[in-house]
Amino acid sequence: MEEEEGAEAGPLAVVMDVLPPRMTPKEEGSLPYLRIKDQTPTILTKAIDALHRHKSEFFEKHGEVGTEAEKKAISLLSKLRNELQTDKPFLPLTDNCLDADIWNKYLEYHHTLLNENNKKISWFQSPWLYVECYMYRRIHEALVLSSPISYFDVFKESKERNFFESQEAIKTLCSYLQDLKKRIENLDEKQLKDEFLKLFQIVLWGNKCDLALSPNQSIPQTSSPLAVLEDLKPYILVNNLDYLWSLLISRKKMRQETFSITRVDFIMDNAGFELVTDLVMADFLLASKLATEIHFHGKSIPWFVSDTNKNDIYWLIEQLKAANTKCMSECGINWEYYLKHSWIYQDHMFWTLPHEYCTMSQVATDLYAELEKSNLILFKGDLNYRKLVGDRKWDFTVPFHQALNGFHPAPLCSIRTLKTEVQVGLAPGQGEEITDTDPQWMTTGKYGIFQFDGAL
Ligand SMILES: O=P(O)(O)OC[C@H]1O[C@](O)(CO)[C@@H](O)[C@@H]1O
Ligand SMILES: [Mn+2]
Repeated sequence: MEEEEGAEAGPLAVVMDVLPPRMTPKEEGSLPYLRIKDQTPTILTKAIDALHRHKSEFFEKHGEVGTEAEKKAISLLSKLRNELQTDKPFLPLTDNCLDADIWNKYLEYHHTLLNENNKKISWFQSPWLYVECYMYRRIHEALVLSSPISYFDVFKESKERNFFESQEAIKTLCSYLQDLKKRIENLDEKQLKDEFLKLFQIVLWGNKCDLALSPNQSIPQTSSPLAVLEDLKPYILVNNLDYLWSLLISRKKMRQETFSITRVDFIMDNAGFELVTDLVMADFLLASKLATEIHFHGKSIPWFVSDTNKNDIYWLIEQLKAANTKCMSECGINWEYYLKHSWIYQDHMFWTLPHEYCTMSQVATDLYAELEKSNLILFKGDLNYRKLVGDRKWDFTVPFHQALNGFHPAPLCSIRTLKTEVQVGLAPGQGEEITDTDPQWMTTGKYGIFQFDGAL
């Protein structure tokens, strides 16, 4: 067990004095160790390749200065890869971005936690969550320091490839949504609930599509995403969708008398196919009047290879509008309109800090206050789950509410396929039973959860 760090958690330390240790790549052969050793250098190499491939574009746009900037970004990224592979100490950030100070204070704070046996803050010695986040922030720094090509998103092409490779599945989804919206007014409550459950499962399995887990291969959705839902049901380990339904349907019924709005927030994850599933869900929630207000929270910098930022959304919408299939172009036109008039997109810097979410109320008071206005917050994906539960070695049966460690801005639900060895809220024996039949169950994205916390 690890002492809670008062400086980071502040008053939370009073709430809970001991927490399980954080995941770390220290131990050779462990999952964090292997991911940092094998996967992250590949991600950096691919980022360098992307810059190489755009060499002539930089020259055409900016002349010699563009070529020099490309060289500089490549040399900074190569240096970063070397620091990682030789387990060098973390360096403070040197760009002037608004969050640089917070990152540097976080580094100082980790220094204060060091003891005799734990000598440096470095790639293989520090908490895994911190190490991974730090790498993506350093990639961003390399670009920021390489003006005038600072705008360049080294992961853009792989995100776009995922979209193109998932065309068939996207077409099926768009067509399903358009048809559903035509008949939605005539559905009875049971039929509406069936559609709600179906679309949420599509949203869940869409999270298999991240690119950070397998940087060498994109995982497109080729088969029909609707046809496979029944077969995938046994792989949902925690299914609290009924709570979500009860919460939204009761608010809808009482809205006339009591509630004026029902606000749903999406803490988004990956672009490409997963993003389409989020937009389909948001469209459905409004069309069915289960929600009246949608907020999307994206990333403000390129993050964990496939995470969604503002450009990714607008790029996707342009692609859909230009598609020669009517259902896709209709979705593109509608979503563009909603984003101008009713859907709200926000990208707070907190989402790209290394902090676990139990510190949000202190580190990003404004964001916490914003989330408190929500009626339901959907946290998409594996990384969000890790941040929700602090990326700690919890026992499988610890209640989700407890692992959130004081983070309760509003009712929330994690929608995540399992890619790392962190899981709470299972029934006694459930985790051990799956380990017997499928030892890799926590890391392949084959299993998923809808895990809810909040009062109904
Ligand atoms: O896109 P997701 O579902 O958050 O998954 C990203 C996952 O990829 C990894 O970077 C792979 O190690 C995990 O750290 C992270 O949890
Ligand atoms: Mn992601």
